[in-house]
Amino acid sequence: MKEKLAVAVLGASGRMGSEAVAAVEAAEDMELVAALGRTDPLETLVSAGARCMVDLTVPDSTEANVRFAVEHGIHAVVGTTGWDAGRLARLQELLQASPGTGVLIAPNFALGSVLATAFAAKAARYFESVELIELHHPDKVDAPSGTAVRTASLIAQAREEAGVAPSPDATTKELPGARGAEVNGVHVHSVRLRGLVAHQEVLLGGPGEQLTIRHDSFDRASFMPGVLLGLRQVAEHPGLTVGLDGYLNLND
Ligand SMILES: NC(=O)C1=CN([C@@H]2O[C@H](COP(=O)(O)OP(=O)(O)OC[C@H]3O[C@@H](n4cnc5c(N)ncnc54)[C@H](O)[C@@H]3O)[C@@H](O)[C@H]2O)C=CC1
Ligand SMILES: O=C(O)C1=N[C@H](C(=O)O)C[C@H](O)C1
Repeated sequence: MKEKLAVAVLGASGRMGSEAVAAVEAAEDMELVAALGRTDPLETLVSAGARCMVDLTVPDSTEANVRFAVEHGIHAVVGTTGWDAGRLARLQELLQASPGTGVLIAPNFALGSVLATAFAAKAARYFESVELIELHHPDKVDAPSGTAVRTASLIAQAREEAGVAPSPDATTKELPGARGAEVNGVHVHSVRLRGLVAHQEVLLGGPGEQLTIRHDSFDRASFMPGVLLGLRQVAEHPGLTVGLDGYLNLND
């Protein structure tokens, strides 16, 4: 019989972490060897024999967690937000000293969200205007969401590569914040509302028409197939992968 994948969950008592614990426990090909909270020592990953870990903690702790995993040859699947360009560059450098180790930084594990981001990046060059609205539960600590930052960055990259001008905007008088945050020139508006889980709309406008690309996660169950897919594949992808789309053949 094939050996089960030894998995550790970091942030195990959180909203996402507790779902991930249940998903790993229910997966026949995986064994949950550690479930760590904020005060548990990272050394537990080693003593428990974890081959992969999934980080679902907080932006302030995720970099140190992943660093520890990589330094100990433990593959890491990371859903936690806060991975800006500086952190990614440091991680790339660290991975050079551990060439067999894989790290997946996945701003969103929901397959529908990954597809929606890819569709938005594809559509972005064909429209004069693009703006983004992300809507989340009010217990979220970061804004804009990691998914919105990723989507806006890919949209901006696609528009730059196609030579598209910035979205037109005549605003000269503005209450601070009224036009949202700017991510690489793309305006991003963040809504925090009780009852929501995780939602995003990309609005693309051209003369006389609008295309809206919307994704909704109504339940954190939506993230679990992506978490398990990441854990199953991370060892086969040494080095750094940003975005679950890196493990999917979206161009097929
Ligand atoms: N990639 C994705 O698809 C998704 C990513 N997220 C992200 O995942 C992260 C967690 O989200 P939630 O579960 O909603 O937050 P949460 O606040 O419910 O859970 C975070 C947990 O991590 C714990 N924690 C903090 N520092 C820790 C450490 N050093 N070691 C172990 N545990 C630690 C906290 O005590 C808490 O229990 C956020 O950054 C969120 O944006 C959330 C949903 C989906
Ligand atoms: O905090 C959340 O809930 C979510 N965080 C991720 C993000 O910031 O994009 C993924 C999803 O949107 C849910």
